[in-house]
Amino acid sequence: MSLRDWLLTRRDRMLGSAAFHQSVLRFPISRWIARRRARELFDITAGFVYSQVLAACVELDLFERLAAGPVSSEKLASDCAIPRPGLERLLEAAVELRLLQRWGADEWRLGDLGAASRGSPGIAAMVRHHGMLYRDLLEPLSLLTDRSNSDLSQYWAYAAEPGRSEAANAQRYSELMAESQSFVADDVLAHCSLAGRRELLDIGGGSGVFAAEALKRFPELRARVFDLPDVAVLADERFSREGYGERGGAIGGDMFADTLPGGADVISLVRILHDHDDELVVRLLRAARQAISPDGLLLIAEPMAETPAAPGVGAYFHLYLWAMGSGRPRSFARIRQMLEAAGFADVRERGSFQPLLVRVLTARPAAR
Ligand SMILES: C[S@@+](CC[C@H](N)C(=O)[O-])C[C@H]1O[C@@H](n2cnc3c(N)ncnc32)[C@H](O)[C@@H]1O
Repeated sequence: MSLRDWLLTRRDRMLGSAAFHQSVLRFPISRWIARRRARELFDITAGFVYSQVLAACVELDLFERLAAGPVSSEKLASDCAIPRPGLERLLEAAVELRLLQRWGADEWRLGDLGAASRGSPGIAAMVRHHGMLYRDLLEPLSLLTDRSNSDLSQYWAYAAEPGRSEAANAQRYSELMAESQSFVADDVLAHCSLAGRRELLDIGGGSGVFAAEALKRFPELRARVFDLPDVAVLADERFSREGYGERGGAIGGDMFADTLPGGADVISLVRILHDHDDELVVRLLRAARQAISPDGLLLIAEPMAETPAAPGVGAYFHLYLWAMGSGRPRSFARIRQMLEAAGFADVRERGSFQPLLVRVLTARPAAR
């Protein structure tokens, strides 16, 4: 047994003892540590209740109803069509979570987190679609044993069956992704300039929000989105609608089965790798290596496992992607390994404003 192993075993024994807990509460410093640990454990234990408080607030549109200022219990109960005692119980819980704030004797207003959620497009849509994950997680052991019938795998059709494209399904998930993409695009492009680049190929670029933002910021750039046929149509529509018909275009295809178009000197994979299992990811990275020009830059942006600035994000994506039917969150080190195996070098982390949402890394084709 190594020294570290021995120490950790001693620690685990101590922390697992009720007598030890009682004794540490008697001393100020150890009391502080014990309280903090108890708090963290409580948050994990109670997290599903917090989520449902938020889900109820979103379903009742409470943050919008309170956006203009305080509102009374009576008016909220009548507007939300929920009897006042039940509604007030929700409002009290939302105050504890800083989603709302009490105002005077009988009024409520936004709390700082409720107010912030209005400034983050995508949160409400994310919370709404979490109903599916919530149902899938109702019996976690069943889900871990068999995920073939999960609600999330129906929602993300391509996860259960790589390459599957179906119009209504594609439209639904593309709208969800587009809601948060403007934040992601801003973060990615602030940390990785495309100045001086000729052509962007955004693989799995969805309805084109990221590519359109790149076209807006870099007037010399041309961009193509490569996505499943039913999604590529949406990107083409966006380029025409936003006046980028000349510089932007979309190609429908299957990134795992079709040859990727060549010629781009930037290839981006934004929130793509984590959706897929290792074998497909390596195949995709090799295809990107074939397609990219020798002076090209590969840009990868997605939330990652083992992100110290965002503890817990990895846990969320591990379960989310398991329920979805494919993929996993990967650490920066793991992605680097896969990139190097696929023929890329000079893998660098570029930083990001919100590592919770996305981390940005780049790589260049290795000399052959
Ligand atoms: C999680 S979404 C990310 C969309 C966009 N990059 C973003 O960050 O908002 C994954 C995208 O990959 C696309 N995709 C999945 N499988 C694909 C395949 N086999 N070929 C091409 N695109 C695919 C999906 O249609 C979807 O638009």
